[in-house]
Amino acid sequence: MKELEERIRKEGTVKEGNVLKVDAFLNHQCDVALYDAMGAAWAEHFAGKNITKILTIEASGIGMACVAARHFGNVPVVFAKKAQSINLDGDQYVTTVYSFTKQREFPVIVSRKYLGPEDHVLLIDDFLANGKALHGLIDICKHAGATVEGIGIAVEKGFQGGGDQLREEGYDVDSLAIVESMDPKTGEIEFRH
Ligand SMILES: O=P(O)(O)OC[C@H]1O[C@H](OP(=O)(O)OP(=O)(O)O)[C@H](O)[C@@H]1O
Ligand SMILES: O=c1[nH]c(=O)c2nc[nH]c2[nH]1
Repeated sequence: MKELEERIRKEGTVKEGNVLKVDAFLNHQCDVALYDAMGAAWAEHFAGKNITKILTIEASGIGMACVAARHFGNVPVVFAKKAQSINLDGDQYVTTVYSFTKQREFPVIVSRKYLGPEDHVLLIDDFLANGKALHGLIDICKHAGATVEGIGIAVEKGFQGGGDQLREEGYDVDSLAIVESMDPKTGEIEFRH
């Protein structure tokens, strides 16, 4: 998606440790017009699929998943929680995910009330790096007996391999920008086309 690539080039910064910082518009301050264009792009890619629910993971996926839902007939958005809470009751699907930015494992929790075998799910997230978060969400869908119809990602860091592994596993992964390489010294970013 040209618009997203241009924003990354203009406002993104490359940090040591394979970190691309895009918090000016994607995952801290949120550009909702860009989110809307991203939702439209995913809707075009996944047209014809009967999506009944969007599933994402807190925190950064939530905003864009909610805006994207407007392009999928206002289907409910469920976000997996990364901590137990007194606000979580009843039976839950639980798995564990290693967080790329927080560098530790988190429990990933979805209430059984909000995901079941009748659901056809679109997974949405802001970043795809090693694929840990997505594999956690897929695991939750497997526990629920739900069908994963596709995966919509804003920024995939292709060189970390998580996206290609998911494609090899047979998932339809639509990443709107795929960073092929990035250099923290020069700030140069190359995209896959
Ligand atoms: O493909 P992976 O290696 O799993 O990396 C991608 C995940 O990393 C980030 O989550 P993180 O837990 O770092 O934090 P956030 O969502 O709270 O920003 C991002 O939002 C994705 O969920
Ligand atoms: O802001 C972010 N930048 C990244 O490079 C990244 N990788 C996973 N999750 C990420 N979030």
